[in-house]
Amino acid sequence: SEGSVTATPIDTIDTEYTIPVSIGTPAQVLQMDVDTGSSDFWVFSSETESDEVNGQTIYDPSQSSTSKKLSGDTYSVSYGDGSSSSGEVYTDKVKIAGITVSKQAVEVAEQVSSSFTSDTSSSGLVGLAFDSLNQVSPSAVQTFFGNAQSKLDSPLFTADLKHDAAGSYGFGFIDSSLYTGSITYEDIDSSDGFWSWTSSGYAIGSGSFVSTKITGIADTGTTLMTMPSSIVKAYYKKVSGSYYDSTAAGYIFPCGNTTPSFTFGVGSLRIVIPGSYMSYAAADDDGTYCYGSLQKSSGGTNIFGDVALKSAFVVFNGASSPTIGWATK
Ligand SMILES: CC[C@H](C)[C@H](NC(=O)C[C@H](O)[C@H](CC1CCCCC1)NC(=O)CCNC(=O)[C@H](Cc1ccccc1)NC(=O)N1CCC(N)CC1)C(=O)NCc1cnc(C)nc1N
Repeated sequence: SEGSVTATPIDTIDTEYTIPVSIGTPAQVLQMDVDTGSSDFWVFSSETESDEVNGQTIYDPSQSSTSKKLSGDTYSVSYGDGSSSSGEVYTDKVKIAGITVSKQAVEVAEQVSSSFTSDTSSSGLVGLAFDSLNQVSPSAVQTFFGNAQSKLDSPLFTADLKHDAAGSYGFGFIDSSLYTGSITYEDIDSSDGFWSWTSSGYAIGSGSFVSTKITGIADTGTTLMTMPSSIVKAYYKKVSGSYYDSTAAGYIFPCGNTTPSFTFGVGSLRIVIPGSYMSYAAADDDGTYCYGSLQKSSGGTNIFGDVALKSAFVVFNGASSPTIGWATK
């Protein structure tokens, strides 16, 4: 089988992208954040502390004739931005992009941290990293992609994210109308559970391409992009008035100042992130300073987040030797 589903940015600055997900019988439809940087499928639910629910749609397993409690199973997951969620586990029918997994593990939140409560646009996460990162105990469960893979025409999903416009995720097929030229594939090292790959280098604005290996993860759940500090420093040298602000915990600059494009290499292919994508949002209340979309990596993990992904068409190929494909669009 194969299908695609619309990916909608939750705001005009593409902080996050959500898709509609049907859970249970009759279907309960939740808007969920697709996250290739984690591997738990969890939802706001009838079990979530009521003071932690703020407008999100909740999944109520007791209203579904196909739900089944996985007694004794619990989950607890924490994320790079310090947010977290924990609760119990059911299985139920889950449909995404017209593809149905009859017994998907649905992790139902009992607790969510404040940033989830305040994110009214998302009622849960669809983790699409590798199963090894799943946080259900005592035994891990599979992601939606892990469960669906065997019934997909091809064991892959694609991301066509857009700036301030509806894009799509595809499952089981590649829609050649969504990209230009050909797709360049790189090997994935999934040993850490992430979609980790190595870029061939970068360029800043109209500057010459610097050939250097940059290993990072393709993460739809991360808004921005993080690179080694030497590259980030070189970038902000080209942004007048920019500096590293410890309060903002990142590089900021006067909002009107020009931000050059940022190019990254996929083998001999070049993906250009337009300069307009390189300014993220106002860094302060009076909006004089803006927060850059490129920030320095912490803990050695470089992240090709939404800023990079929305500049390309991306294939997440889950074959036995996984690869990632990038194309211009
Ligand atoms: C099994 C866990 C799993 C692998 C986990 N994976 C991740 O954290 C990466 C994953 O892609 C998560 C998925 C997010 C989590 C928050 C909700 C939206 C999805 N990404 C991140 O945490 C990257 C940093 N966060 C982000 O990029 C969030 C995403 C977001 C979007 C909308 C609303 C709220 C948050 N954006 C912001 O924080 N923004 C506000 C600040 C602004 N400057 C940029 C936008 C992990 O590494 N956890 C280990 C971990 C735990 N604790 C910490 C502190 N660091 C960690 N790395």
